[in-house]
Amino acid sequence: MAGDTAAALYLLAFGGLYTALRYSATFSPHVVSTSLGLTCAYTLCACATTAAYRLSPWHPLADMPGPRAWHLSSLWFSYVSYKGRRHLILDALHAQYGPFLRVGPDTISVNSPGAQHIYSGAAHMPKSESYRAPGHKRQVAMFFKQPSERLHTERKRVWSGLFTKDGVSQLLPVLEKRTYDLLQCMERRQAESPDGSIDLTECFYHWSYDFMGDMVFGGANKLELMKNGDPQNLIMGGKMAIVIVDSIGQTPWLMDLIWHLPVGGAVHRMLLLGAQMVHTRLQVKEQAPYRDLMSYLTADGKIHVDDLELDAVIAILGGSDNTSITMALAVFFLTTEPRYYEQLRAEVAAAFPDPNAPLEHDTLQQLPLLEGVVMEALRLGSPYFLPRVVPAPGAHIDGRFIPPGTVVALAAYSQQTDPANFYPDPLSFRPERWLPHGLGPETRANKAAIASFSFGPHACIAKALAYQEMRYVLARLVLTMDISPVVAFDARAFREGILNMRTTVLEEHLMVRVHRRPGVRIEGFLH
Ligand code: HEM
Repeated sequence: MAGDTAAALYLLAFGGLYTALRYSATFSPHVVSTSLGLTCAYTLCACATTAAYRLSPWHPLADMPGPRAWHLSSLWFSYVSYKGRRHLILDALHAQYGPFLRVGPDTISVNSPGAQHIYSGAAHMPKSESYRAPGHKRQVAMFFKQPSERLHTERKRVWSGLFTKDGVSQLLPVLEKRTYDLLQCMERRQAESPDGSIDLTECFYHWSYDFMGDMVFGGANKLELMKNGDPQNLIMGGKMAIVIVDSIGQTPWLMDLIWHLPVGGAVHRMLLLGAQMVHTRLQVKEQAPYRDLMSYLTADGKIHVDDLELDAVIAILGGSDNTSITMALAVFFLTTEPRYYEQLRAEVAAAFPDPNAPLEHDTLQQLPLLEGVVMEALRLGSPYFLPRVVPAPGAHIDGRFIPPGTVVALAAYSQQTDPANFYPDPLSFRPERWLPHGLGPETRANKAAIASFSFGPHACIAKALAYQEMRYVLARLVLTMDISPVVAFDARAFREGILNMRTTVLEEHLMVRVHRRPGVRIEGFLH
C-alpha cells in the first residue's frame, strides 16, 4: 500500500475511534486524549512488533551481516544516501562485514564481481520501488521503470532509433557547434568575472543542458543556458529531484508522503518542466535539420503524452547530468596534475595538428591516453547504488541464496576501487593504468568491473554517445585551451566534497582560468 494511502487510512481510523468514543454510552470528557493515546499505543505496538521481527532470527535476512540499527528501518539508509557519502560508508562496512551487507530491513549490498548478475536479463530482477513514480501518477515509467519487461523492451526499442550509428552521426554537427559555444561561453564568462575566473563545472552543466535540449527537442525550447545562465534553476532543481528519488526513494512509503509536502517540490517542478517542454516541442512547426528524440517517440503516435513528458525528463536529466560531471571530474584531475594535461594535449595534437580541425571519432577512440582519462573519471566518479528486487523463488549470488523480495544492489564504488580490480593506487587518478604497459608489471585494470553504465537490459541506452561526447569535448578543450585552477583552489577539499546521490553534487566549485592557445579560432568557427 502506498504511504500516503496508509497515512490517510490511519487518520480515518483515528477519526472513527474519536467518533465512536464521542458518541458511546460511556462518554468521557477526555475523548481527544483517549483517542490519541490509543492511536499512539497502537502505533508503538506495531513499530515494536515490526522492529522485533526485523531483528529476529525468523527474518529471511537474519543471517546477513550488517549494522543492527540499519536492520530496523530503511530510514537509516535513506539518511545515509541523502548525505552523499553512501559509497564510502558502504565500502567501509563491506571491509568490516564482508561481501554481503544488510543495509536495511529488506535491502542488501553486494561487493563482488558475481553481483553484476543482478542486472543481467537472465536474472529477471525488476527495478526496486525506489524508482516508482510517486503521487499515484498514471504514467507507466519513472526513471525507465516500466511495469513489465515487455513494456520496457518496447519503449527502449523506440528510444534506440536515436542511438544507432546513423542516429548519433546526425547529432555530431550539433555536438561540434555546442562545443564551440562552450569555448566562447568560458571566455565570455571569464572576461565578465571580477576576478577573471570561471566555475568550469557550471559551464559544463550549461553545455550539456543545451546539447540535450537540441537532442531531445530539436532546440525547440531554446533553453540556451550557456548564453542566458540558469534563471529557472534547472540544474540544481534537476539534481535535487534525483537526490530525493535516490535517497527518500529507498523508503518508498516516505516518498509517497514527501510528494505531498513542499520538500517534494523539486520532483514536481521537474515533471512540470518536462510537460512544458514537450508541449512547446509539439507545437513547433519548423523541425530541426536532424531527428531529435521526440521525433522517434511520437513517430507512431502510440506513446501517451504523460509518458512523453516523463521520458523527456529522463532524457534531459539522464543525458546531461552524468556526462557533464564526468567531464568536470576529468578536468579536475587533469589540471591538478598538469603533466597529464600536457601529455593528453601532446597525444591529441599529434593526431590533430590543427586545433580547429574536425575531430573524427574513429581517430579519437584510438587515442589511448584520452581513453584512460575518460575511464579513470568514470571509475572514480560513478559510485552508483542501483537497487533491484529478487523475484520468486529467490536467487543465488556467488553461491549464496537470496530470498525473494530482497532489494539487492552491487556496491559499484567498492568494485571500482578494489585493488583486486585496479592496482596499484586504486583510489588515485592514474590514466596510464589503461595504457599497454600500465603502471608496471603488477598493473591491474579490470574494465569489466566498471559499472558506470550498468549492465544488461537496463544498461545505459546512450553509452556510445556519452563516450563520444566526452572524448570530443575533452579533446577539443586540450587542443584549444590552457586551463589551470585558481591559486586558492584546494584540490583536497574539492575531492573530499564530491558527493553522490545517483547524481554527483560538488560542495566546492571548480574555479579555473582559461587561456586560448595560439592559432586557435573560436568565434563563428564551424565546419
Ligand atoms: C557519462 C554519461 C552517462 C553515464 C555514466 C550514464 C549512466 C547510466 C546508468 C548507470 C544507467 C542505469 C540506471 C539504473 O539502472 O538506475 C543509465 C541508464 C540510462 N541512461 Fe545513462 N548515463 C550516461 C549518459 C546518458 C545519456 C547522454 C543519455 C541520453 C539521454 C542517457 C540515458 C539513459 C537512459 C534512458 C537510461 C535508462 C535505460 C534503461 O533503464 O533501460 N544516459 N545510465
